[in-house]
Amino acid sequence: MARRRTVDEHAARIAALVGPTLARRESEQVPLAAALGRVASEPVVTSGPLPPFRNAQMDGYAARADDVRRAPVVLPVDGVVPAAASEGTVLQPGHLLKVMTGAPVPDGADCIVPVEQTAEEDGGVRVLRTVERGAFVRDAGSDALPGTVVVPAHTRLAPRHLAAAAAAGVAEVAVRRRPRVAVLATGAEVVPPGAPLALGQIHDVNGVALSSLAVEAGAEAVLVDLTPDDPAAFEQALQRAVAVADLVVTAGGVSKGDFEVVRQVLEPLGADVTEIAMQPGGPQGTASVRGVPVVCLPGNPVSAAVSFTVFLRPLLRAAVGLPPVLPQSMPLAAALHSPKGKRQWLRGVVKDGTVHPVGGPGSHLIVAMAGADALIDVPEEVDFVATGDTVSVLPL
Ligand SMILES: Nc1nc2c(c(=O)[nH]1)N[C@H]1C(S)=C(S)[C@@H](COP(=O)(O)OP(=O)(O)OC[C@H]3O[C@@H](n4cnc5c(N)ncnc54)[C@H](O)[C@@H]3O)O[C@H]1N2
Ligand code: MOO
Repeated sequence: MARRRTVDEHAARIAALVGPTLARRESEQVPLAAALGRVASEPVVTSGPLPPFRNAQMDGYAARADDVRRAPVVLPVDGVVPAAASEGTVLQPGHLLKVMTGAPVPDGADCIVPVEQTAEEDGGVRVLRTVERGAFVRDAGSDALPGTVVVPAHTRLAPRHLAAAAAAGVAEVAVRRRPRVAVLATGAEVVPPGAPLALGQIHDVNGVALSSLAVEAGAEAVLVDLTPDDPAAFEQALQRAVAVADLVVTAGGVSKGDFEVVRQVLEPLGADVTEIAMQPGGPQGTASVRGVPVVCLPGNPVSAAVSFTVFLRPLLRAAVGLPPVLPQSMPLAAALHSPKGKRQWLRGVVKDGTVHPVGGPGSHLIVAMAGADALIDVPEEVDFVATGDTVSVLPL
C-alpha cells in the first residue's frame, strides 16, 4: 500500500487550496449592533473632540475657584443647568449655578462643587469646602481630540471598541467580510433532528456541528444542506453551494462503500480523495468546483468535527483575524493505547493542569465528545502513553 499522507501534509494541501480564497480582504459596512466580534478593516476616527463639550463630572454647583477659596462661604444661586442644556449659560462672578452631571459647564465657571459639599441656606448655598480650579470639570477633547483613531484597523471588535465608536458618533463600521461557508451533509440514512427515526436512520449531526464550528471560527454559514446518497441530488446541492460560498465543506460519502456520493460526483471533477494517517478522520478529500474550494470530510460525526478542528479552524480563524488556538503540553492523567501509524486525536478533559481521556476512540461517540474540551494529539509512531507522560493537547 502506498504511504498514507500525514496530517501535516494534508493540512498543507488544504491550506494551499483554501488559502487564496480566504486571503481576499473584502470589507463590508455593518451597524455597530451587529459588529461584535468582527474585525475592523479600517480605523474608526472621531471627527470631533470627545467629550464634545466641557461638562460637569458631578451633580453640584458650577463656581469660580476664586469665589469659594474663602469656604465656608454662602453664595447666591442663579438657576439650574440640566444635562442637555441647549443654551450656553454664563456664571456671574460671586454666584453659583446648579449643574447636573453631564451638563455643559457655564462660561465663567472653572470648577464644580459636589452637592455633598454644600448646604442650602436662606439667600443661597453654603459651600463648605474649598475646591480647586478644574475640579470635576471634564474638558472637551480630554478623552480624544478631533482626528484621533478611536479603534485601529484590524481590531477584533469587543464591547469596549464598539463603545468608543459609538462615542465618536459612528453608526456603522467597516469590517472584514466573513468567509462564506456551505455545509453539505450526506447520507440516505440521515434525517433532520426532530424527525422520527425509522430503523436504520440517524439524526443529522454534521449539518449543525460543522456549520456552528464554521461560525465559531469566524465564518458565516450561508447554506446547510442534507442530501441522500443520490448523485443527482448531491450535484444539485453542490452547485447551489458553490454559487453562494467561498468554501464548501462536505461530510460523508468519501470512504469505500457502494454509495459514496461525494466520491462519485467529485472524483470525475478531479477531486483528490484519499485515506490519511489520522484517526478519527481517515478518509479525506479536496476538490475545486467552479473555482470554489471543496473540502470533503468523513461522515462519522466525531471524524468530521475533529477534521474541521484540525484542518479548517486554523485557516478560518487566521483569515478573520482571530488568534490561533494553540496546543498546550500537559501530563496525561490516565495511560492510553493508540494504533501505530495513525495520528490519533483522542477526546479529553483538562482538569487541574492534566488531561483526562474521555470516551473511547470510536468516531461515533458524539456524546462523549460533548463532554470533552480538548483533543489529545498522539503522534503516529506512538502506541502507548503512560500516566504522567507529557502530551500535546489542542483545546476544542
Ligand atoms: N471498508 C472500509 N470502510 C470504512 C473505512 C475504510 O477505510 N474502509 N473507513 C471508515 C472510516 S474511518 C470512516 S470515518 C467512515 C467514513 O465514511 P464516509 O465519509 O463515507 O461516511 P458515511 O459512510 O456516509 O458515514 C459514516 C458514518 O457516519 C454516519 N453519518 C454520516 N453522516 C452523518 C450525519 N450527517 N450525521 C450523523 N451521522 C452521520 C453514518 O450513518 C455512518 O455511521 O467510513 C468507515 N468505513
Ligand atoms: O478515521 Mo474514521 O475518520 O474515524 O473513524
